[in-house]
Amino acid sequence: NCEICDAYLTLSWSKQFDNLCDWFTYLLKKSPTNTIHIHVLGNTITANPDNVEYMLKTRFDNFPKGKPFSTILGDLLGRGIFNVDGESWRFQKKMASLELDRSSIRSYALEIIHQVIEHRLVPLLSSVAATKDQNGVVLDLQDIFRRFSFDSMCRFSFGLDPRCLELSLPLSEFSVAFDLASKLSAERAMTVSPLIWKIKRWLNLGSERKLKEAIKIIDILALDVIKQRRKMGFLTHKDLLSRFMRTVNDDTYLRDIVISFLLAGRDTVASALTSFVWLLAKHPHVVSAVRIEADTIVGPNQNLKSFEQLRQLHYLQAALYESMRLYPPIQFDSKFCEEDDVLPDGTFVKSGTRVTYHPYAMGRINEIWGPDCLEFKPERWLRDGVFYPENSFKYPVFQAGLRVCLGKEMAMVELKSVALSLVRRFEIELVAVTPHRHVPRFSPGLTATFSGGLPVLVRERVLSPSLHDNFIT
Ligand code: HEM
Repeated sequence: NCEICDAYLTLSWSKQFDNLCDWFTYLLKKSPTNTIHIHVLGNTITANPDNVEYMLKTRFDNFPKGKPFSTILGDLLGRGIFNVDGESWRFQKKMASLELDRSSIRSYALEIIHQVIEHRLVPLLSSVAATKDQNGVVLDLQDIFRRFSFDSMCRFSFGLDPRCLELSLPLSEFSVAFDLASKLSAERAMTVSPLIWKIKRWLNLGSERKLKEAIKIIDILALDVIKQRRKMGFLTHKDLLSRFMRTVNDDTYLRDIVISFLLAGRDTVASALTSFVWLLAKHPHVVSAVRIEADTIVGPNQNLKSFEQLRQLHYLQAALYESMRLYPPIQFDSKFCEEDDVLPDGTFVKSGTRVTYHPYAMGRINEIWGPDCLEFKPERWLRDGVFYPENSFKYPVFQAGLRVCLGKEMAMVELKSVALSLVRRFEIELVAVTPHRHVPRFSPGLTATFSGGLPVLVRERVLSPSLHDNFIT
């Protein structure tokens, strides 16, 4: 007798809304507590910051990721940090936090990001840019950003270079297998009942057979890199794998840990860049403000000189946070309730059921962000020109509390560096379907992906030669 469940099962919501997350947002906004229950899914969905804090901090142990989630991603991620709870999570979190806090890994990450931007991304965009005499080539920037983040994350985590941004080369076997394995694992979550994919896995049929084959390729390659690294010595290598090898001896466990990082840092960064470029194309005054700030901090036609300069780009940071407020790369995230509980807004949650917090809806709620919440306004993050972070339970884009994203700082360095290079060197124009749409249409998956990609035309801006030199000295 529930109207919402009926609309969910008959798909009648899709007559009015492009995306499931837009329909959930509508329902969450209408609910007096900003919490709803989808009975047929056994899922309580909330956009209430007090509930989010309760789940992610106050009663953290009562809201683990849970078995249903870890089974879905288990074949790909194994015992990696992204997929485990309890002691195994605590151990990996401690080890990874120690490593990621070191200044040596920060400069290694920065070095990789700038190499990939300077030697791959910018030359690629320049090669297809429109000129006075030629129209240029339409490029799917979403695809380019996915290639960019895969190249960067593989080098950062494994010390491997898959060279996905070199369009003239065929995609490496590893990147094809990784793409397929992530896609097929995410599709497991979309089957009506987990029994369906479990039976297909047991019989080794269809998508489950393909998933098994893709994971086998990933395993062979990952274990081969680990073996080589052990033989040649890992102490001088700076990538995450080599660093974790100093603490962990079990090769399969090492493989799992590093694959989690690859999954966590790849599509999220690509997604954030895609929606940022889409929003910038619709808000040229923000592009001008980013350029003015860069000219003031870095100097007109000057290269970025230090990590410190990147930190001083407050407006750019605000614009990126604002973009992810409206288009979070992870639109919703679920936990499973261990023991019966009551959320701060009075919602009862039964043991064994799912609770989902919804950053996409939270970004669109008046009570959280004010009546202008649907507008793209970087200024809302600035006080006297200085970036001012909001309460993370109100903005759980990187999650919040004990399980907050471990790569947040690296992600911001990546996003700022790519955005700055693109905005200062190119004019980007949306083409095909995208210019006329007010909201993007998303494909189902673990991270927000524009269905149909982000087709654009790029044009080089006229700059003095110095900006074409290496970005960081
Ligand atoms: C814009 C980019 C990014 C966003 C929005 C983002 C967001 C998130 C979110 C929401 C989670 C929680 C997921 C969950 O528990 O279900 C998470 C976890 C995580 N992220 Fe990120 N992430 C980003 C980039 C990165 C990067 C670049 C890395 C790697 C360097 C990374 C590494 C991780 C790891 C290891 C976890 C698991 C933490 C744990 O379970 O304790 N992320 N991230």
